[in-house]
Amino acid sequence: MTRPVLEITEAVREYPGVPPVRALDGVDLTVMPGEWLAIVGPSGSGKSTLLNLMGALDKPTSGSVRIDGHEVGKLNDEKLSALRGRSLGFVFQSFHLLQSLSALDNVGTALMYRGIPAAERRRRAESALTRVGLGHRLGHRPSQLSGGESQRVAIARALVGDPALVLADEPTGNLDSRNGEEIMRLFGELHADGATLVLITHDDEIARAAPRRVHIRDGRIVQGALV
Ligand SMILES: Nc1ncnc2c1ncn2[C@@H]1O[C@H](COP(=O)(O)OP(=O)(O)OP(=O)(O)O)[C@@H](O)[C@H]1O
Repeated sequence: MTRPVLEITEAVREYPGVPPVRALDGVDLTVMPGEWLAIVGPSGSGKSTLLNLMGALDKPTSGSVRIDGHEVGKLNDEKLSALRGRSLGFVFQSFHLLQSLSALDNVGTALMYRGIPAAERRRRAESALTRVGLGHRLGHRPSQLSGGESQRVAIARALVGDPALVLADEPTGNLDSRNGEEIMRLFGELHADGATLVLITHDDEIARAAPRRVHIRDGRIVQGALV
């Protein structure tokens, strides 16, 4: 039987305070290999909190989060960071590229922790950049790239290690609508190629590109809601 890439069961995340804030209030969510899911919700609904759990950046107060078969609550910091490096790819609104490095090196450095030799890192980085349509921009630094191209580099960096799951947090938030549409088209192509994607957005229009959508409201997932 195929194993879920992500399995969240009755996850609660409470932030301490007086009174405490229950940012996630019993979330159940399963993502299977090859799925493309959009998580949509307004400001304050719990998206960032959920992203932090899905990205093994935080643990639930109660309930369980399994990523690629690993129970996050049972792992120490070192194992969590290994899990992130091996199983997850991240795409952020603001690209998070290293300004001093070329596109090729920005992508290749994502493989450094695995002990892959430099020549092989370059080969895989070139292949990932070609996959996102940037085979002609390998030597460009982020300052020499457009916003849409920068986000493509970030997507290549997320893909280069062949992760089980790619998490994209408002990936079109810093782009004009034309570049935003192109990035969504690219996600569609990656999905068609078999990538497993979770997109987090406050924008219903953007979410419509994904074949499966769930709404989050007040820390609860509403499965299959119309968006
Ligand atoms: N560190 C924290 N301490 C206390 N409360 C927090 C903390 N982080 C988030 N919250 C609260 O948890 C709830 C969910 O916040 P979260 O940031 O997950 O929402 P969001 O949907 O990502 O919002 P946005 O789209 O504005 O980023 C909010 O009520 C927020 O005020």
